[in-house]
Amino acid sequence: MADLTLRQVRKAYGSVEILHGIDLDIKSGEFIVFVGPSGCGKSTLLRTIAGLEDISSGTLQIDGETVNDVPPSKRGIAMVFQSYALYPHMTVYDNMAFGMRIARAPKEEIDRRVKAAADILQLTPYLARLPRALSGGQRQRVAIGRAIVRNPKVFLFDEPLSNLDAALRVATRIEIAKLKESMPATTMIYVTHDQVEAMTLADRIVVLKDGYIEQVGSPMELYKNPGNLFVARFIGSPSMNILPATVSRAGARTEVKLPEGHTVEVPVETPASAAGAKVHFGVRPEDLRVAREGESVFLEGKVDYVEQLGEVQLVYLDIGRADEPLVVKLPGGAPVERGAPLRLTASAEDLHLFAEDGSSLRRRQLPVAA
Ligand SMILES: Nc1ncnc2c1ncn2[C@@H]1O[C@H](COP(=O)(O)OP(=O)(O)OP(=O)(O)O)[C@@H](O)[C@H]1O
Repeated sequence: MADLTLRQVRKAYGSVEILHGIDLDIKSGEFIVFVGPSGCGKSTLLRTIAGLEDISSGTLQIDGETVNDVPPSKRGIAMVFQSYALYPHMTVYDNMAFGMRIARAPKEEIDRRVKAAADILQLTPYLARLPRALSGGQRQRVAIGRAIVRNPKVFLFDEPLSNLDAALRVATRIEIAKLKESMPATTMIYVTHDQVEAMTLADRIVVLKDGYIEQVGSPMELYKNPGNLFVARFIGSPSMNILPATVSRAGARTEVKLPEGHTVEVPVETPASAAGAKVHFGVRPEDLRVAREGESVFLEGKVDYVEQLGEVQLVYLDIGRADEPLVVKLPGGAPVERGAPLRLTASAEDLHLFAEDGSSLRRRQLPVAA
């Protein structure tokens, strides 16, 4: 059981500040995922929580106690790295027992905990093996087992699956989800580049950019109601289509004019003063569909390229913008021909509007329940 509180946490290396005043409250037992582009400070933030990096200013509290100056081994935290970091000359059992032996725990207690962790992670048949006789996925499970044995209050994962191949990633991701279920009181913080890991594992996702938090919310909150253009583009794959637009009618429902001349009504309230304002219009590839006869169309173009993925196909539509095509995700069986015209529509509640500065207009008006 551990709550974590970060207040104005800053981290600088020399004169270069990497984290710029992070405020975050993590509740006991939560599964938190940090995501963001390469170099945004995810690992630095995790290592700061672990105590592997000093905090330049601000406070980090674990269960109400300020731990800025508490060494890593005394924080009740265990960390699992991408590289596994197993001792090659020790068996799986000894690797898992190592930390407790150093802490001079009683032999029976060590044995009980190692066997319990091996059981949870299905490692019992491998306890006498050396790491080199294990697959990558099994090695990562040993690294996780070594952390479980220490019975941490907080579990930190730094891209633990990134060295695994695609199939093993899926299997180990499910192991981690089950591990969380079997340890409901343990707080977990997980860093990843992978959208699917973030969406499937997180209770809440923290989106970071350039050392700032852009948004914190449940996976569906961030997907349905991104707070700004950055989060809208970052969450979801392929990314949300964003088009420049102008407000043609403000009011309880806002009508915007798209670059190709169509107008579309978005269920977002704007003040009368918004008329004529430049905005960004957003729609996700999976929310677009081919318009039936008589349905209102707001985007149309020529099919430039199709990626057939089997279950779905990604259609790249030339809508007359030199820079970016419009991306549409259609069912794999839909008849789509290169060069053919496509007329598209979407449900009004799936449309997004952002102010010129990138902040969401929808979010303020239509909060979505978690
Ligand atoms: N020891 C260090 N000294 C100086 N700069 C550092 C140090 N460690 C990290 N940085 C810088 O801090 C920034 C954030 O790095 P960090 O590893 O936290 O990013 P990240 O979001 O985890 O990136 P990635 O997804 O690529 O792992 C980067 O610009 C990096 O170069």
